[in-house]
Formats: sequence, structure tokens, C-alpha cells
Amino acid sequence: MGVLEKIEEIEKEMSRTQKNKATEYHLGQLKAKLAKYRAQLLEPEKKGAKGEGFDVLKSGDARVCLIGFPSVGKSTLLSKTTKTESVTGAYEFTTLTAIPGVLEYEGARIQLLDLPGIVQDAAKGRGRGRQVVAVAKTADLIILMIDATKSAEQKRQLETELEAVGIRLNARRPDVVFKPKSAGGVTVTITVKLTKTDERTIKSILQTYRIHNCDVVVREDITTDEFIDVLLGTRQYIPALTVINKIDGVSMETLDKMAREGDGKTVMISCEMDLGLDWLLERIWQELGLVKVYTKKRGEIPDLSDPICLRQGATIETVCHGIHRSLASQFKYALVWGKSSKFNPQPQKVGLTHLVQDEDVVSIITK
Ligand SMILES: Nc1nc2c(ncn2[C@@H]2O[C@H](COP(=O)(O)OP(=O)(O)OP(=O)(O)O)[C@@H](O)[C@H]2O)c(=O)[nH]1
Ligand SMILES: [K+]
Ligand SMILES: [Mg+2]
Repeated sequence: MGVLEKIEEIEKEMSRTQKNKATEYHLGQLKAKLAKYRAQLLEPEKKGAKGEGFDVLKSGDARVCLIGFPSVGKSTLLSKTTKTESVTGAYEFTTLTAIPGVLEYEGARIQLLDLPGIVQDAAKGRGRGRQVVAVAKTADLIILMIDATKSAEQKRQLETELEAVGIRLNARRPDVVFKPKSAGGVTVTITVKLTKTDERTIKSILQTYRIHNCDVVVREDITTDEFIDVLLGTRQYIPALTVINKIDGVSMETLDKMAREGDGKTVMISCEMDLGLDWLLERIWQELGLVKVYTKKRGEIPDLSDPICLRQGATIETVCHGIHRSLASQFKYALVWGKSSKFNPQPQKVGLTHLVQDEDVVSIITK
């Protein structure tokens, strides 16, 4: 039996099994098996099959990937918001490879990646889906692009495809510690009341994976699935925005309904009529959580025209690298003004490991 059939078999058994306290353990074991087969499915094919994903260099301050079914307007969006032209067409599968463009916003250079449309079961290898979802894994932000004039199911279907390859959208890594050891058996420490899984299920899952020595600390009321996620360690937690395009093609009523159903992570646009594109750029910037820092030469006013754009968690050392490659080696100390200064609005004298914050002004003093 192939892996796909095995998966199907388990899925069938799971749907046959009623969900209640008595079957919780059995369902947990089925889930563990399911996850194991899915992981096998994701392993690169043995021979011939060329590298996962498309060959595009990651460039700029962050990468945003456009994921959607064919002809929802991905290439149109890229062409409208960047200097890159990606061929668009009224037929499906116009785009057959990854086309990078650059969004310039608030001093940041954000790579926007136009990708081929995916089809259902893309994750199982249909179409170019496997390559597309492999690229999605490299994204700092995923845009789920949907067509307002088509089925309301699109979002859920896209999420399913991404979930099948281990991408968890807008989710936080569960608060569980898993430490494999070479001896000493299994210790499970649970610091909260578990209502969705239990210690027995957790231990049986460890057994299924033949893990006989490890420390597990559960600090959150997790589900069985979440425990498997942590165990496999292959999950990626990526922020996402849902972009509903072609709102020019639906009635006011439909639009209103979509607006009410959308969460805080939904943006409605029309590429054709140039509606909502500025707001979309702002939302992308916000979701990426980039940090912008201004530099100031000694005795001069800060250069507000040319900020340095950094990721959250950036330090003075990252700022140095952003100015000049060899600057960190000549570094003596830095002065920072702004939110990260202990004495704000007065400056603070800091070293290379100091964490900067959005809109800080930094002066680097060299030896
Ligand atoms: N009415 C309307 N049509 C749009 C809008 N945006 C794009 N289109 C049209 O939708 C069609 C598909 O656009 P593409 O940009 O090629 O779509 P895609 O998602 O890149 O498609 P594939 O590459 O085939 O997956 C084209 O005919 C576009 O002109 C919009 O906001 N409103
Ligand atoms: K198209
Ligand atoms: Mg396209």
C-alpha cells in the first residue's frame, strides 16, 4: 500500500470514529500515524525529482508570497505594486514559475513573490503545487489571495493545502518543551489542566514514534495535534493576510457580508480599479513587524530620508552591518535616541548587543 492510500485509510477510520472521551486515546494514535505518513509524503522524492521549490534568491528585508487558485489576480497585483511586470491573462495557469518583485514601502524593500496558481490537492503533488507550497515555507508573510466573485470556500481550501505541508498560519508555537535524551526514560511534566488531550495519549504518541527517552514539559492546554506538531518539529508558524481581490465584481450586499465575516487579517481590494492597494501595503508592513532606524552623524541632524530597515530583534550590530560591512569591527560605542533608550527622550550610550526599536535614531562612534 502506498503512503497516499494509508493516509486515506486512516482518514476514513477517523471519520468513522465518534469523537468522545472514550475514543480520545484511539483518535490520538490515529492522528500520530497520520502525521507520520504526511511527513513521509513531504520528504523529497528519491531520484530524479529536482530540488524543492523554485530557484529564486531571497532578497530585500522580507519575503511575501502570493498563494491562490489560478486567475485570482496574483500577477496583476505584482504588476500594480512593483516595477516588475508579471504576465497576466484571463486564462488559468498564466504564471508557471516564481516571479519576484520589490515593494518599496517606508524605506523597506520587501520581496513580493508571484507564484503559479495552485489547485486542490497541491500538497499531494498535483500541478506545481508542491513547488509552490515549498516556496511558501520560506515566506515571512503569506498572502492568501482569493477572488471575491468565486466560491467562499477558497480561503479554507488554501489553508488546508498549506497545513498539509506543515505551515500553520497566524498561529503561535505551542508552549511545550520537548527534549530528547540518550537515557533515563520518558518524563512528562504537565503544569496546567489538560482538557483536550491527556498524559496517556501523549505517552502513547511518544511510543508510536519510538521515543523512549525524553523530557516533556506541557505549559499550555494543548490538543493532541499540537503535541504532534511540537514533536515533529517540522511545523512552521507563518503570519498571513487574506486578500480578497476583484471586489469591483460583486454587489454591495456581498461586499458588506464579506467585510463583516472578515477578521482583522483580511483586506479587500480591486487591482483593476486600484482600490485598497495603499491600505494593503500598510497592512503588509504592519504584519511583517519590521523596524526602521535612522542614523545620525556626530554633530549633524538625523538623516530621516534614508532609514535602515531591520527585522524585529535587531541589535546595534545589525545596524552597523546595515551601514557598512566593516563598521562593527571599528565600533567603540553607540548613542541611541528613542523608544529603546532607557533615558528617552535623552540618548543612552550602548554596546553592540543593544536591541533597537522602531524609529530609533542611532549614532555609531568608531575607534
Ligand atoms: N474584475 C477584475 N478583474 C481582475 C482584477 N484583478 C485581476 N483581474 C483579471 O483577472 C484575470 C487573471 O489575472 P492574473 O493576474 O493573470 O491572475 P493570476 O492569479 O496571476 O493567475 P495565474 O497565474 O493563472 O494563476 C486577468 O484577466 C485580470 O485582468 C480585479 O481587481 N477585478
Ligand atoms: K491568469
Ligand atoms: Mg499569474
